[in-house]
Amino acid sequence: MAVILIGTICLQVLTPLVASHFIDQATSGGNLRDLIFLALLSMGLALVGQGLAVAETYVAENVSWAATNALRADLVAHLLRLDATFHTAHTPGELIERVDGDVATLARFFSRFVVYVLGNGILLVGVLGLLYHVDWRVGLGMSAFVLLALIAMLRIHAVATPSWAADRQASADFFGFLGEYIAGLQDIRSSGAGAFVLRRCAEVMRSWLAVTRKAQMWGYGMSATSQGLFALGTAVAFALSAMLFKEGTLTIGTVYLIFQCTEMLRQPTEQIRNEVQDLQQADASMIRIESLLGTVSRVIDGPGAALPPGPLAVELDGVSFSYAEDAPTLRDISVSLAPGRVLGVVGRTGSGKTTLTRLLLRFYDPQAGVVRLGGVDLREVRLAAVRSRIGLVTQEVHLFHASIRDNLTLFDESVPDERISSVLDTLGLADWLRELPHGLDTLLLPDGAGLSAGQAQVLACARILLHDPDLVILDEASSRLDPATDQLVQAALGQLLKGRTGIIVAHRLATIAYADDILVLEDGQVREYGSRLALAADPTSRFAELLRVATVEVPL
Ligand SMILES: Nc1ncnc2c1ncn2[C@@H]1O[C@H](COP(=O)(O)OP(=O)(O)OP(=O)(O)O)[C@@H](O)[C@H]1O
Repeated sequence: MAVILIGTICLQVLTPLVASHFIDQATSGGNLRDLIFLALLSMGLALVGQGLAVAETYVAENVSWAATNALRADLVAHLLRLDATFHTAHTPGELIERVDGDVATLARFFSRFVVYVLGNGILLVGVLGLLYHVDWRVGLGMSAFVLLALIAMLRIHAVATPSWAADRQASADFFGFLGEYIAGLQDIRSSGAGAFVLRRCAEVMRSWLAVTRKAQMWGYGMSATSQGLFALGTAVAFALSAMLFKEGTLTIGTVYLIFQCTEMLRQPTEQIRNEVQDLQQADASMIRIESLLGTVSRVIDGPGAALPPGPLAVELDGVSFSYAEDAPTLRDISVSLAPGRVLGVVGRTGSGKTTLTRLLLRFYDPQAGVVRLGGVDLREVRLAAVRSRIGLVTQEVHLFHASIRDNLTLFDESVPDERISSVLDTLGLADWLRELPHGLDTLLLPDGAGLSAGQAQVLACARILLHDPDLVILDEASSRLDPATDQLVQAALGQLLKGRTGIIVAHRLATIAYADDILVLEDGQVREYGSRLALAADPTSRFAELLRVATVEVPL
């Protein structure tokens, strides 16, 4: 990069020298061969200059990506390690801005700052040196001028900066607004809120316009100032040259050289000003990235105790947990589930059922009590080891805009197609797979659009079956399915629970039928806990009451 840069600078200084020589030769009646040589030389220099510009772009991109790729990867890995509390407090948009926006600013800084400031600095010195060489008075005058121009531009820049920051914030607000409303498109349409959204859109854009106009005016003001200053510089250079030409000190070619040099001073001066601006932005980005990398996960990885093989026993021993202080979500929960048994968790909405499953995966740590799997305190086991033994089907199945194969294997290429097909067959999806235009290579639409809720759930079950966990946690979606799909889902759940310990947060009686034991949660506390059959048989139990309220009859 440095070699290319020095080459570019040499060329930039050489080109006007050749032109000045050409003018002097032409006006003093030099021979044609020399003139042709100078013209060809000038063209050759221009060509080499273009080649160097291409090489510079290529190398600069390499430098910037090499410097920042590792940082992007570190940030993504760090974000994946951070706990659920962090992720609920930060929107995806904000994190994308950190991983992409801030790092891109740094990439620009890495690829250009040193090279541009150094390069333009050398170019400035080179051009001024040339002017000193022509005549020390011209050199001195132009040096003073460049210094003043730089100071003036940086001053204006400092005043204009808040307007630009406000413009960027307004643009972020607009895209935040747009993202939110596009995500809620279905609700907006169905509730006829389109007109309201358009009005809000107009309001957001109107306030953005005011801010942008101000920022653009400052931008225009800066470029006008710089043009004005350099016009002044050219006038000063012309006045000095005219004086020296009259004195007979300078030839007409040298006057042209001075004029060219004055023009050439503008670009490096402006670029140095731009780079100083980039430096300020890069500084802010670096501070934000540093603080993100410094965020410590509340869930600390365990030292590496081993979990026993086979279906895992689950034990919650006096567990209490709260998301926020003074608002306990789970209170003194004690549950013990033998390996291979299935626990059904029921209770009103908001009673803490989902929260309980999150503790088993160590998305959060309880404030009191111990969670054990296979008799081992979860905090003693590596997080990856815990999660590799558990299969989780959540209420919202997330499907990726990728092939069915990738969606099922989660991009693990080592899983053979036969295994995937056999799992789909087990789950009763063989016919569905056969009908797909490209089989396992069929691309799913973003967010699983085009699949019914039931199909998405069965695919989630297939994903878990491939993973072959020893504990299955199922947070059932409460939406109703049509009878045929429901049957498919129920059969899939049956397959999933076979030979494994299971915890199911069940909204439907058909699902509860899989449970050996039942835990009834109320306000984050254990209201009832015992064998499903015993609780169902006791007419005074809360569980029996829940069953009576439910409409669907199943063999319990
Ligand atoms: N990430 C979170 N941050 C803060 N509070 C939360 C969070 N998730 C859940 N809560 C709160 O914790 C309480 C229990 O929620 P949880 O989702 O565990 O209930 P649930 O019994 O699974 O409900 P549902 O049947 O509706 O799924 C609720 O009051 C809820 O608002």
